[in-house]
Amino acid sequence: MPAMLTDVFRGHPIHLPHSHIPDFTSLRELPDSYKWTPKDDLLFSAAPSPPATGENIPLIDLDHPDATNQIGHACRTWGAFQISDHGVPLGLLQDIEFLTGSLFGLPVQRKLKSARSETGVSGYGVARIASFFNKQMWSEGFTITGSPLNDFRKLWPQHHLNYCDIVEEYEEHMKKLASKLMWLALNSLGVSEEDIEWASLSSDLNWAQAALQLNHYPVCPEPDRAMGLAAHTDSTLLTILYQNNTAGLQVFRDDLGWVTVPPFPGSLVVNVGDLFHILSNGLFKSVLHRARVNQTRARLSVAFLWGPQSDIKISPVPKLVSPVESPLYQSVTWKEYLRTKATHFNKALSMIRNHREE
Ligand SMILES: C=C1C[C@]23C[C@@]1(O)CC[C@H]2[C@@]12CCC[C@@](C)(C(=O)O1)[C@H]2[C@@H]3C(=O)O
Ligand SMILES: O=C(O)CCC(=O)C(=O)O
Ligand SMILES: [Fe+2]
Repeated sequence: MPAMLTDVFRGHPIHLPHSHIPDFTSLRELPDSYKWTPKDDLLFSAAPSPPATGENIPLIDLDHPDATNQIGHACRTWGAFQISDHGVPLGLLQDIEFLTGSLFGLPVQRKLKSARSETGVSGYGVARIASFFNKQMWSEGFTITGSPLNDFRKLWPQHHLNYCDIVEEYEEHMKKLASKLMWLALNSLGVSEEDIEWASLSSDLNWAQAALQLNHYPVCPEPDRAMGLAAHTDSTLLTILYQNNTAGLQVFRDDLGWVTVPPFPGSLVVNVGDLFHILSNGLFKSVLHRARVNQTRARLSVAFLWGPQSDIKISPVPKLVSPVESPLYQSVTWKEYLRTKATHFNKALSMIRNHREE
């Protein structure tokens, strides 16, 4: 039985100093502990944004004959793109949005019945990265790994089975889509199935696993001073993000600064995560991103965080490594990397980087 994501932090508790989640709707003013200044969000060195150029991550039609190249280009330049014509039914996107809204609309005391434990991955709580910041984030989250049945039964004693069906169907679609996107991106680099033995298509996607992260960014009295989700990269191979019709996601590019990703109805955002950056020997960027908040509209997002089974060693594809240089990164499992990231956050990638001699 392969090690599952659920066990990643067993024996490695993560203490979150700001684990308290208030009833956001009752706060008419932004408490001081939620007021971010630019220096509070500097763990990744993101310079101030130059004037906006209007450039944005590409929107790629997955049915377009040139989709492979467009995806490859987006992964190399932005580490992110949006997709349309992805084959995920609009009704299912609406269902997962409804589920997310309904979950976060429950009374705080009910949500706390399924609070995430210090050694667990699943459940309700603040983002895991909260421990690295002095200020609190204006958001609440719910992480699903494995079956949500036990948690959902506590949240919705009557309707939990319907909600479990939605999650199952959503994950099925996301799993197939994520694998398709990974191969399109790799194909753009001339890498195919024979080059990565653990990811062979014939193995029925059993080499992969995922977490579903539901996020809620409530209406905020002072959005310019608050932070929904602080700047981070995902530890995944790929993350597929659904956002409701409220903008808030921003991606960072060295030459452009923070760029807001506009929500297009029915489209999905795809982020390159740290493991795909490693696998591509640094050719694909793992995108630095964050979520801002809004004064008039609540924002919901659903992130499908996708990676390999916890014990698969990820290392740069040999074909992408120069014959005269060592690979850019040492090999690492997702489990090892998640633990490194949980302890060292923004330093995790450089800790497994092979430093080349000049
Ligand atoms: C598989 C995982 C990726 C994640 C940590 C986790 O164990 C489950 C939650 C994920 C999430 C979602 C919000 C942002 C993030 C950085 C966090 O704090 O929890 C990611 C983690 C990640 O990608 O490292
Ligand atoms: O809400 C968003 O747009 C971003 C969410 C995110 O980055 C995550 O869940 O990892
Ligand atoms: Fe993220």
